Amino acid sequence: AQSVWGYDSDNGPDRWHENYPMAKGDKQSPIEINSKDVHHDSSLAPWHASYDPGSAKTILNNGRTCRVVFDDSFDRSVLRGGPLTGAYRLRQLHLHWGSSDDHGSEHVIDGVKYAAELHMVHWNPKHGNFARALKQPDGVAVVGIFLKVGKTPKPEMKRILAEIDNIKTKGKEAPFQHFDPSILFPKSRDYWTYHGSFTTPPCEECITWILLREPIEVSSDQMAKLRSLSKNGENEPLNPLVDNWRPLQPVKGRIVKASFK
Ligand SMILES: COc1ccc(C[C@@]2(O)NC(=S)NC2=O)c(OC)c1
Ligand SMILES: [Zn+2]
Repeated sequence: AQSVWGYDSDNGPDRWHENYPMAKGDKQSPIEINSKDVHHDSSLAPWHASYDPGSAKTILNNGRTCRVVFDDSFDRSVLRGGPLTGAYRLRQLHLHWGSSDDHGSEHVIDGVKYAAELHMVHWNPKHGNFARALKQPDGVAVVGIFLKVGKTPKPEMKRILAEIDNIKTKGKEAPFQHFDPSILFPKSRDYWTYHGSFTTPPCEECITWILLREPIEVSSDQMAKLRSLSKNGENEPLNPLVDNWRPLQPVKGRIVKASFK
């Protein structure tokens, strides 16, 4: 049977197109952001998140990332403004990280790779449900936040990392309530925006990316905690969950806009 997609040599990003043709599309993510090619767009509005901490539900290890799931059955936690029209519902957040502090992000900024990249995934309820939103160019909006290893780690990451011990192996899930992810936002609201895709299969090209310019700081110990997650299930051979990032994809003429000069 075809091996399920992953990040290993036999099922990694270079082979995803075999089962997911969209992976070879013209609007794939991630991409490199080169400041010299970015267009400052003074018409870009600021973005606003209004999240209800009560919408947080669970945190899980799906063998590919650590994901926090939110109640998106109504406009309870929403993202508005920026390049978006209308309110997009927060569905989940997850991370991508490396095997060491010098790499791990999916997007790369002027050649800089960050230790990790956090994705907050929102969908446009005008399309009825998430499955249908995936098929629309304005279906999904993802806020990307870069994690940089530094001296003054953000206490807010502690909550997510504290749960890691309960979800060490694939399939493990734990309650994760009373959490407002907007505490993870950096001070600056500056962002880049462009049209792209999910960074894993099926690689649907339905995403309006909102990449925050200012990284948040985490400690090296916090990154080590993230790397202590396993791809394997309980009682299976240890397979560390690291390097769950997709390599850069071709820009193919897309324009990246900046909300700042
Ligand atoms: C079918 O719906 C999907 C498929 C994949 C992902 C995950 C991901 O590919 N998308 C981003 S963004 N990063 C990723 O790892 C998803 O995220 C909500 C939704
Ligand atoms: Zn992601």
